Order: sequence, then C-alpha cells, then structure tokens
Amino acid sequence: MATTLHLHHFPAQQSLQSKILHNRRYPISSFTKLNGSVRFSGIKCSYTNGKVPNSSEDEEEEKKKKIRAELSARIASGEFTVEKSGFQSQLLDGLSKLGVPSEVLDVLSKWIGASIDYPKIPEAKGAISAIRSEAFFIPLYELYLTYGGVFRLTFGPKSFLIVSDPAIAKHILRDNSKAYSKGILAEILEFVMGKGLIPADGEIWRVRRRAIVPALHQKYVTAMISMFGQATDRLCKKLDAAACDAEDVEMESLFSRLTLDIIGKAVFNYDFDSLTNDTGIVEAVYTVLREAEDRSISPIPFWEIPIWKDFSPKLKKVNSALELINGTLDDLIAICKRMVDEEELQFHEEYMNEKDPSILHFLLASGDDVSSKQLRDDLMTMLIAGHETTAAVLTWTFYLLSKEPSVMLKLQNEVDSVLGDRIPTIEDMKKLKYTTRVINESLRLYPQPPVLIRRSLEDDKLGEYPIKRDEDIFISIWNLHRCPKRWEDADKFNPERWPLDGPNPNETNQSFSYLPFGGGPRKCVGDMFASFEAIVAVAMLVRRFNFQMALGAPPVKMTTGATIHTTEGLNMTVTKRIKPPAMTVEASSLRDDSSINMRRDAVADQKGEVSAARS
Ligand code: HEM
Repeated sequence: MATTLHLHHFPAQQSLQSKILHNRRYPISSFTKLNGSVRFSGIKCSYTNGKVPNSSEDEEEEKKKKIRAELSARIASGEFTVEKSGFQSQLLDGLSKLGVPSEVLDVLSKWIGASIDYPKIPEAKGAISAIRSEAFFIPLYELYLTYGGVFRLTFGPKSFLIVSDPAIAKHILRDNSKAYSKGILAEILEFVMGKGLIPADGEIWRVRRRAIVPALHQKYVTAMISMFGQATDRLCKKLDAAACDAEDVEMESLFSRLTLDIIGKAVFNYDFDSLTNDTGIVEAVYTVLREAEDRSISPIPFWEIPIWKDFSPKLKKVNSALELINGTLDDLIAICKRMVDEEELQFHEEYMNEKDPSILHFLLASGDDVSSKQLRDDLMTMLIAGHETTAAVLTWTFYLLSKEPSVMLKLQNEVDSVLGDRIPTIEDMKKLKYTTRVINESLRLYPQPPVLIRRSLEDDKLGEYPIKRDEDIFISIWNLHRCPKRWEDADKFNPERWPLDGPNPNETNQSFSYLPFGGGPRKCVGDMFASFEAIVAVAMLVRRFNFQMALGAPPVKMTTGATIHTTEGLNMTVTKRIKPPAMTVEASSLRDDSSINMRRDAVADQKGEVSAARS
C-alpha cells in the first residue's frame, strides 16, 4: 500500500457466512441492505453470459453525470473562485521589486491581507459539503479541470495544495523529496503504525528502508508466488461451492480476506485463515483498519478530544484489538527468534529459510532487535500496506472485467494457453502479458491510493509558484491517471493502450503521468510482490470461472479512505467455465517444485520492469 490508511468498511462482527452472500440469485426488487452488505431474497432466476443490462446502473450513471454537470456549473459560476487582490498585490509586488526586505513585506502583507507570492496559486474555496458528498477525489478532478495542475483548496481555516501535474509530482516525490514529509498521514497513522516505514520520515525512514528492502529479494518473491497460488486455490474452492449452490458472492470482502491471508504468511509466517474462519485476531485486524479509515476521512481529530479518549467504547475496542495484535506479534517474533537461533544457515544477500521465508525471519536473521518497538511498527505497517491495496486492485479489476466481456475473453484465452492445467510459476509472470496489462490498466483507472499526502518541510517552488514550509499537499494520482490531455479516452478501460511488446509501464517510462506505486525514494517496496500477487489471483480465478454482476445487485459506487472501496460490495454471480481445467495445488506443486529454482533472469527481467526505484 501506500500512503495509506484505507482499510475496510468491513463489519468484522459480521460472519464470513453473511459476507459471502448466502443468497440464491433473485429478482432485482428483493435487495435489502444489511450492516453495509446486501441481502437478496426471493426466487431464483436465470442469467446470461454476456453483459447484463442493468437499468439501475444506467440511472446511476445518469445521476452521476447530473451531479458532475451541477458541480461544473457551480465552478463556472465562480462559487469556488477566490477573488485575487488587486491594488494590494501590485503594491507589494512593486515594493518587492524596489528591494524592500521580505520580512517587512510579510508583515505588510499580513496587515493588508494580501500575499506576496507571485504568481499566485489559483485558489478554490469550498464548502466542505461539496467535497464530502461523494468520494472526495471526484470533485477534486472537476476542480483540477478548471484550476489546473496546482491549486489551493481552502475550507475555513484549513488549506491544501492539490497537485495533478506530472512534472510537479516528480519534483515533490523524486527530485526534491527530502523537502517533504508524510505530514498529516503520519499523524493519523501514529496509533497503529507508530514510526513504521510508511509514516516514518528522516533518519528513521532511511535506516528502516535499508533494512526492509533487501528482505523482498528475488528468491523470496519466487517463493511467494507458490504461496499466492495456494491461497487463491482456497478462494477457488469457496467459489466452486458458491457456483454449485447457485449463490451470489460479495467479492470485495473475499478479496480482502485473500490478501489478508497472503500478507500474514508473507510478512510474519502467520496463517490468518480468514477465508475460512472469523477468529478474534481477524476481527481485531479489521477493527484497527476501520479505525484508521475513520480517522483518515474525519474532518476533525476526534481521537484527540479528551473526553472521547477517556470514555469512548469504540476507542476501548480499538485498544484491545491493538493489544491482541501486538500480543500475537510478540509470540510470532519469539517463535521466529528461536528458529533463527537454532538454524545453521549463514546470513547472506538472498538468505531465506525454506520453512519460513517471511520478511520477519529475514529481519531477525539480519540482526534486527527482537525487543524493539520499531520492528513491531514495521510489521504492522506492512500488514496494512500490503493488504487492502491489493484487495482493492482485485475488486476493481473484476468490476472492470465484468463490464468488458471482450477483454475477459482475451484474458481467459491467454491464461488458458499459458497456464493450461497448472498453478502459475515465476516463469509465467513474464508470459502472462495481457493479464499484466489488464492490471496495469485497472491501476490506472483505480489507483490505490487515489492521492498521496505530503507536507513541505521548507520553502520551495512548485513549477512557477513559490510555496512556504508547512503546506499540506495532496498529489492526486486519480487526476494524473485520468488527465484528458494525456490519455486518449481517459475513462475507458482499455488494456490495449499498453502494447504487449512494450515495457511494463511505470512512473519513469511514463514521465510521472502514471504512478500506481508512487515514485522516488518512497516508492512502494512491495510493487513486484503485489503485481505478481494480482497476476496469480486474476489468472487462477478467470481460468476457472466466469464473473458477472449479480442480477439486481445495487450499482457499484465508490467511497474513499486511502484506497477506493465500493459502498455496498461487489456482488457477483460466479459460474464455472464450461471446461474448467482440473488443477489442484497438490498436483501442481508436484510438477512445479522447479519453480523454486526458477531462472533468475525471469525475475530479474520482470523486476527491472516493475520496479524502477530501489534505494
Ligand atoms: C497493488 C498493491 C499495492 C499498491 C497499489 C501500493 C501502492 C503504494 C504506493 C502508491 C506507495 C507510495 C506512498 C507514498 O509515496 O506516499 C506505497 C508505499 C509503500 N508500500 Fe505499497 N502498494 C501495494 C502493495 C504493497 C505491498 C504488498 C507491500 C508490502 C509487502 C507494500 C508496502 C509498502 C510500504 C512499506 C510503503 C512505504 C515505502 C516508503 O515510504 O519507503 N505495498 N505503496
């Protein structure tokens, strides 16, 4: 993940049984919302293999267009535009040119209420309701079309700079990255990640990045690929059962559980087994994730209000969830430390314990301090960073595929011909070219997270605009990825825009107009891991099943935290493909043991393509 906090609006107390909707396929009129998920009731009805006409979605699309048109009209009417000062600005400008010191001009400027920074950053003044009415990056997109690549958004006393210009994003993220911190993000995430790698700045970040990046070496990623296959196979079994029983399924929560199971094994060799069980620890993880999400979208820091701190039952629940997770982490660290002490393996660059290839094992073997809070903070950070981001990518990929049957067909053809009857290996990652393009394109349309957060640590210049220190900045990846001048048919899901024989698109070869994993020294450390995870999951699922939106499911709408979620789940009808390849993990592992000793160059090639920034 990411900048990010976003987590899930996932009622942990709701059992898996109700999340995998135990509902037969029923008529449209019979949906009722239940605790954030949707229940169907009624009589079974048939479905087709093509795109299902869904009038409620069309209506929804119309409504969206109307809201956008209204917003554009409000922008055009000047509602958001702040009048530029006239005479005062010219006076200050003149004095500045005459050599009057900037301290004097600053005082004068405050006194007459004008700014001496020229040219002035375009300003949009918003009512918070305009932004809060929907996923906040959508109104930011409309404002960007009006105000351009950098503008200031002011809500009462608060103000943010919104950046949607690739050159300026590059300046902040890469060229002058030292002048920027994670700002409010670090403040919001402190309760769960402490000084973990995502919120950390300065020396702590530098030291920890150097310790963690080597843990995700080639041999580790290769070992992870077979684990992704095993975890996805468990999901396939769930879907098999649902398809046989003609039950519709809510895919967003299933993807969240799949990626939780994967990241638990990958980071500290713990099997949450959340696809099968609702254990206390799974509930604790979701309690903490939801809290981080609530904080990330709250206009005021309610968690700092003294009375709330002392008496809130919600906070008590969060604290006990954190206690449980930390206790589990302590146990895992102790177990792992014993293993490290007993083993005879020498630590080296590609060190990996075959029984426990986890990042934790690598860190302890490399000499990380077992008792340190920093180690726990980093483990927690990776658990969160690597979980909801990938889940969101899978959710939106399947949503997009359900809308474009021709893309799905092409994808299935590739997977059939490359994989045939077996689980993916590292060599397949290079061959599944169209699958990779589908994911590239899904990440363009639904970047996770849609905005990156920074704060200026010193005065700087963004393009032509001078800025002061302590500016809070949102870099809108959503806007960069949908810029109509940069992308033909920017809103269209079109994996063909990325040529199969071209390089894997990244921020460097796309000049910072495409940055699904960020860029510069703080680029995602899990980019290759996550790309392979998504490729394996997509390939295995589409090989076995057809997916389409469940008949009568509510329209899929977006909501925000740090990643993009649906408001009411991704309710799908899953049907077995007519000739499902009879693949089992056991059978394929027998055949695929060689994948562990995979050709290094396959990883090296892919690595070079996926990740440009390793520091
Ligand atoms: C498709 C899935 C993922 C996406 C889209 C994604 C995206 C991102 C982005 C955009 C950033 C940059 C944030 C910023 O500059 O503010 C980031 C950072 C990070 N990601 Fe990921 N990520 C994904 C998966 C993962 C996984 C699987 C892991 C762990 C194994 C991970 C660990 C991290 C960490 C630790 C950082 C912070 C790096 C630093 O600040 O030095 N991410 N991610």
